Amino acid sequence: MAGAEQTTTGRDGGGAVAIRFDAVRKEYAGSVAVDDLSLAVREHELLVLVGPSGCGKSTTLRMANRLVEPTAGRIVLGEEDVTDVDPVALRRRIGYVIQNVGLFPHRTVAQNVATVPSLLGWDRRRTRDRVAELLTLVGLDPARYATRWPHELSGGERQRVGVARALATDPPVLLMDEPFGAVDPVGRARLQQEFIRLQRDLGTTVMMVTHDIDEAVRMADRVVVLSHGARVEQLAPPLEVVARPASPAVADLVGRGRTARLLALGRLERVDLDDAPFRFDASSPAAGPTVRLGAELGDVVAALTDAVAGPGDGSLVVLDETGGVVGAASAGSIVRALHRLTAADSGAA
Ligand SMILES: Nc1ncnc2c1ncn2[C@@H]1O[C@H](COP(=O)(O)OP(=O)(O)OP(=O)(O)O)[C@@H](O)[C@H]1O
Repeated sequence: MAGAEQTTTGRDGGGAVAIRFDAVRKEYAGSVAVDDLSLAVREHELLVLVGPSGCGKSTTLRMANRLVEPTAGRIVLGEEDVTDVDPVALRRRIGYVIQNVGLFPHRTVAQNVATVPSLLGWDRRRTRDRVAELLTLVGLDPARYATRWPHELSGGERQRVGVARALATDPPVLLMDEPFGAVDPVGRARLQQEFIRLQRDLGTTVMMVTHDIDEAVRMADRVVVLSHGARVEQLAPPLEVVARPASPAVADLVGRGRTARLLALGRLERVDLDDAPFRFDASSPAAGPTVRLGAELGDVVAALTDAVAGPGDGSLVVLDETGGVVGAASAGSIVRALHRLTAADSGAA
């Protein structure tokens, strides 16, 4: 197919490509799990695959590290066709985290994290230092956790150990399949935030699968919405997917709760504002509530709710980064912002 003739490295408009799927197909005994998938994962991005159960997300992910072999097409990692790389060597270069982690139950936390370094023959001191570093990185104190057994950990702690283990040799690429699926909602939100920070710091390219659209839009640099057969319905930054679904299948997925998601993702801009209040002295105690330009819309709504209960006219004074007054925000500003975000011609997010 044409993809095979294209350059395998190169760029994708937004950066160098870490993994490229070229016309990839996977059949299981005559049934098609992945039909004809072409997709480029950019270096250092967190790309999230989301879609309904059975649409081919896990199969797609597992083809990247050859846990599943494609029926047709090519998958290129950096500059190499993955089918030319020994699967065991490949999996040392690509971290893999799954739901419920799959920690070895009869190995301590430290031994679990040290799995790949041990296979690679690292000496004891280097391994011990790396384990301590990784446990600290994922928020587990080595002094308290290194000698514990997996059954002595909470679900969230197990998940952290799984991430530490996957990062042990600092792989350039990390595959994650529903990594936080087994963690309670509160712990899950914290893990998501901490993981994003870790991923940004390390610069790891991450390809993650979830069926949870909220997790996808909260974590992703770009979201890939898939439908049956791993058909790409939309590939775009989270705000764009939520604000302008590219197909009925995406609209359906984004569906209920869309406004709340827009409020979480969208930001207050100048065009949303009312005129600045006449004479405003930010240093005066009577100045009234303020909000920054660029604030998250959800935070603006919260501030407006407080302001309505206060002594003023219920609006907020909007300040720029230098503290200068640029206008006022009211409920109308929120409505304008939502219209702006969802307008068909407002350009890519
Ligand atoms: N080993 C297998 N043998 C046969 N069919 C399989 C196998 N693995 C997956 N399938 C089928 O391939 C399709 C895609 O499965 P896959 O696990 O990739 O979907 P998914 O989107 O990850 O689903 P979920 O969100 O439920 O985990 C499904 O119809 C599934 O039944």
